[in-house]
Amino acid sequence: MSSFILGLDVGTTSVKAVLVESDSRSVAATHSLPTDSDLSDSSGVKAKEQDTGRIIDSVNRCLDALPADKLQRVSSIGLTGQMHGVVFWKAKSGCDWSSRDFFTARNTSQLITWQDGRCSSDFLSSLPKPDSHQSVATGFGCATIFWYMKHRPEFLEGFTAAGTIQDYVVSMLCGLDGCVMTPQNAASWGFFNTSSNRWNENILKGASFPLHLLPRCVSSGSLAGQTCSSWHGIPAGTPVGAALGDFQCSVYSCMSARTDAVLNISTSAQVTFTMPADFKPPDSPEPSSSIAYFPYFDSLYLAVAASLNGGNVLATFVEMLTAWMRELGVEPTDSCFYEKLINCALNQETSDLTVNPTILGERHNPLCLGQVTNISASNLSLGHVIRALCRGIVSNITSMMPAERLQQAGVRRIVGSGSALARNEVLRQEVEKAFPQELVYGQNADSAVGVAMVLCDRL
Ligand SMILES: Nc1ncnc2c1ncn2[C@@H]1O[C@H](COP(=O)(O)OP(=O)(O)O)[C@@H](O)[C@H]1O
Ligand SMILES: O=C(CO)[C@@H](O)[C@H](O)[C@H](O)[C@H](O)COP(=O)(O)O
Repeated sequence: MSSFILGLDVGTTSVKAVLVESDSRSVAATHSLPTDSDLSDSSGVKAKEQDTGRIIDSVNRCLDALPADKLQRVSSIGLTGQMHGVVFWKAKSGCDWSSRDFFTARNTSQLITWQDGRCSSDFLSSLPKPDSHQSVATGFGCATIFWYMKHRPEFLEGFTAAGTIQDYVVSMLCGLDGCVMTPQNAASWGFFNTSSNRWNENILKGASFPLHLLPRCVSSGSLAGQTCSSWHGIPAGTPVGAALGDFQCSVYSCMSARTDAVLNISTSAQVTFTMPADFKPPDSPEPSSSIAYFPYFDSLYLAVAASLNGGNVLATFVEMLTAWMRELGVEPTDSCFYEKLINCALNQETSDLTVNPTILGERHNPLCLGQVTNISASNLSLGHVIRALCRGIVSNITSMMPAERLQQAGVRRIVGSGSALARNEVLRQEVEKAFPQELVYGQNADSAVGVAMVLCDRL
């Protein structure tokens, strides 16, 4: 009887679960659900938080939708998800297993996500200099913890462990005392040296940082433990991989040659390619560079232009339209908004309207917010606006990772992944116009498949 590997991606917008058949490496079942977990920012500090309880409820509903007979034959579990963010919990009591076959969140904070904007440039420059090639930006776990130390120290006192949302799930599944984290996620928190794979403990200690909240680092592709209880029919004692980063997993799912680059558009967007095996990152951060170097597997690095403005820009546009309609007394039925908007833009092949869609700024240029220019009386239709928005999202990515940079790196082909790209033909058309390289769309190109493949290959 064949066995299956469960891959689970706890994304910013949705949770995706796949079952990969171990021998054939084929996808046997898949399900995805929006988490609807965004919390509105009532604090006025540009907070971007998500409801941890709702995220875990979505994980539970997503797993319930997978075939029960296959879940019983899961031989290992891999977790991936949104990087950079931080959730706090009380070790040993961070969840409730009283429903027996699944857990719900308990005694946790909300998830402060990578989109969080509470750390201003002034605040970030007041932090100690990291011993790392990576700079620290708002929305990075360590920066968020520093922010709480300064503004709400009593908040931190209530918790004994912290991690990304995918680390939290791993920790609860395995009943761990604390949190384990791979370098892929640790690098996304800042104050982590990827050459030594160690936190900057001395620097952090010198700044009175609560060191007990730093997860224990284990290598990418290793196990975190075994499930401490039966979970949606998956037997207790099933091995669980330490959680991985979602962009590394999307790369793993679809990069078949060193001459491939991967363009992923989901809530955010990234273009990435593998650096040569002998690449060593610079000694110190380059905060003004739009390209960062993130650990992949073993000692390999990925060069990545990680844009904060991907599918979320379109989602914000849909939310804005919905809010305007309500203000005008029309109750919108949101379900087919995307389809209609995409169709409008498919009928408008070009537009002279220009949208720079950086509504969240970018890490290398946080103050450069969105702009609409070249507005005329004849380019105001929804078709023009959506066409210009999609072109703007893609132009922003290519400005961060120019086609020539890809050429210099020997990239010959771009593999497209991510559901915002898969579901939006206008975005795909704009991508095809923007890159001179051949463009292919990866089959099963997503992070949930990627993390399952990692377990298949490495455990
Ligand atoms: N019905 C739809 N049609 C086309 N695009 C959509 C639709 N619904 C959501 N999207 C896009 O997909 C994005 C979310 O993609 P998803 O892969 O679920 O994100 P994540 O992996 O970050 O959780 C949204 O920001 C939005 O741009
Ligand atoms: O910011 C980076 C890397 O620095 C992103 O690429 C990273 O994948 C983060 O996890 C994303 O921003 C969140 O991923 P997603 O939910 O948009 O798929």
